[in-house]
Amino acid sequence: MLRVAVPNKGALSEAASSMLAEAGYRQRRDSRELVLVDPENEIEFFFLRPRDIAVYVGSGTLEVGITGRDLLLDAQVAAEERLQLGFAASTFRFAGPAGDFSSLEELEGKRIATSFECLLNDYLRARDISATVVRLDGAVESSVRLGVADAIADVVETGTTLRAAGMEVFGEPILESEAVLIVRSGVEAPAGLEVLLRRLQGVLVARQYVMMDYDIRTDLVEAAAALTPGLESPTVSPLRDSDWVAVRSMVRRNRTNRIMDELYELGARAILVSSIHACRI
Ligand SMILES: Nc1ncnc2c1ncn2[C@@H]1O[C@H](COP(=O)(O)OP(=O)(O)OP(=O)(O)O)[C@@H](O)[C@H]1O
Ligand SMILES: O=P(O)(O)OC[C@H]1O[C@H](OP(=O)(O)OP(=O)(O)O)[C@H](O)[C@@H]1O
Ligand SMILES: [Mg+2]
Repeated sequence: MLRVAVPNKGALSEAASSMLAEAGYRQRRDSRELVLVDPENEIEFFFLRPRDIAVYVGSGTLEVGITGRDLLLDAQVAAEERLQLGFAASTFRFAGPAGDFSSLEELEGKRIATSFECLLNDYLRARDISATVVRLDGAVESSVRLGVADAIADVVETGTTLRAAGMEVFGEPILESEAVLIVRSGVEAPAGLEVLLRRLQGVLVARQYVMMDYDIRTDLVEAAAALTPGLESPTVSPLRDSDWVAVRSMVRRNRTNRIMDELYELGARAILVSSIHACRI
């Protein structure tokens, strides 16, 4: 059985479980369940703290895990990214009280609070900045007001938490993060990993693409195919009226409306868009 670590709570948990469910795996019904066996798919899920997942995978106790890139790098273990999962996107950044800091260099000799101590130390060392890193578990935004730090390095998504604390970001982003599938470094791929990867890639494609169908005059099919090249090549089928053909192609979901506009301008008609429920690419 392939043993997979899944976040049990927090920002990654729900999205990770729904992605696995979409990939056809059993998922827990009760958030207090710690282990879930899916015998039909020969896989076992262990629900663990997001921060601990890289530790289990790095030590080889569990073969695969879902966690954040920032948490993986902070754990400094022998585990590596195998697939980007496209959710829980965030940026790890410096922030300070509005107006206090404008560049990284101003952090010299200062106290910086963070939950990502190793990640931050690596970054400061590489840039030759010596500062005191204050390790906190969470709610890092409150640390400056409460007097334990001068600035912070923390996860920013919408910036709402920072604004509420009267802080603003400064300096270059330290790291762009998102949820990733991780495996142990330097070992042979465990049995069953390829199937899990293909299924998750199927979910990613089904989420990122739509299926587009349209009719176009035969003499315009090359120009239309250039707008909708698909993954390999669009399907072109004859219509009863031999002056026209039907075209079917996968299109990036976020480009759907722009492409429909361009196709219509070109002369395409009966342009239909449908969702992809599941796929193997
Ligand atoms: N607001 C957010 N938006 C997007 N991703 C986030 C957000 N907050 C955290 N993350 C990401 O989720 C992961 C951390 O998850 P989470 O915050 O649930 O863990 P934690 O901080 O260890 O636990 P907790 O917050 O429950 O103490 C990191 O990869 C982080 O980048
Ligand atoms: O930019 P925003 O959209 O406001 O999101 C960022 C906030 O979300 C996370 O906090 P979390 O809820 O995980 O609490 P924690 O600080 O206790 O970990 C993160 O640590 C920030 O505080
Ligand atoms: Mg958190």
